[in-house]
Amino acid sequence: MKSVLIGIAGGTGSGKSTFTNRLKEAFCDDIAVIYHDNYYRKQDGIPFEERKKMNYDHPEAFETELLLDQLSQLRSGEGVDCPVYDYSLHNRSDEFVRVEPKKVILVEGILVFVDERLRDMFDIKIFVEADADERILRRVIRDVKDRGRDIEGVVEQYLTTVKPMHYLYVEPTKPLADVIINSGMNEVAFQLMKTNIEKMLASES
Ligand SMILES: Nc1ncnc2c1ncn2[C@@H]1O[C@H](COP(=O)(O)OP(=O)(O)O)[C@@H](O)[C@H]1O
Ligand SMILES: Nc1ccn([C@@H]2O[C@H](COP(=O)(O)O)[C@@H](O)[C@H]2O)c(=O)n1
Repeated sequence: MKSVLIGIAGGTGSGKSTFTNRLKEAFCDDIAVIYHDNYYRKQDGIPFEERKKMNYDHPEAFETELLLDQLSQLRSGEGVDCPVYDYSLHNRSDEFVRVEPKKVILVEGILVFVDERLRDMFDIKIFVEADADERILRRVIRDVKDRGRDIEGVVEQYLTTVKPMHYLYVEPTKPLADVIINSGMNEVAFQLMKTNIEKMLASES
């Protein structure tokens, strides 16, 4: 079985997870999904107050080597134990999630097109686009509701690291994408990808 790897990048709050999760809901266990965020580096020796202030939007914040190894394993037909990240702790949890090899593997994250080795693994590269004001508004609501943050902290983090790193690292990868889609709720883009994945799953190779 030859796996097709699909990379889904875009700024924070653009709707990457929304788009990815809609595809996962449509195909359930027929496809695998990997979130780059789960590969944020382990920070066990660093106190919580320090972890809170770190730059999580720089490529070095991720253990991309581990992701590369695990994607290679999946492509060779082996299952992997993916790490699980805990945003409220700013650290990896002790949990792992078993991911089995599938014909179609989605890999989602703000910076998945930055590392050339990772970028070159993708058969299809999708960039989810949304205006910066909409992204930050969504992020404030999501981070307060789901990631254990307060509004002041989200705003400070956005201005000090998230925004500058977005323009330095995320936005320059947009032209490297095969397809740029306008929001994760885009029905046309969803149907096009769904049809394509159906064909991939039905093909013999
Ligand atoms: N087009 C949209 N309109 C309104 N809310 C949206 C839209 N896309 C995403 N959201 C919401 O915004 C938040 C961030 O979206 P998410 O998909 O998690 O973004 P990302 O994974 O790119 O950071 C989520 O709460 C999601 O439900
Ligand atoms: N401890 C952490 C780790 C990451 N973040 C932020 O998550 C963003 C990426 O996730 P999206 O779902 O928004 O794409 C990224 O911008 C990091 O700033 C965090 O806040 N805390």
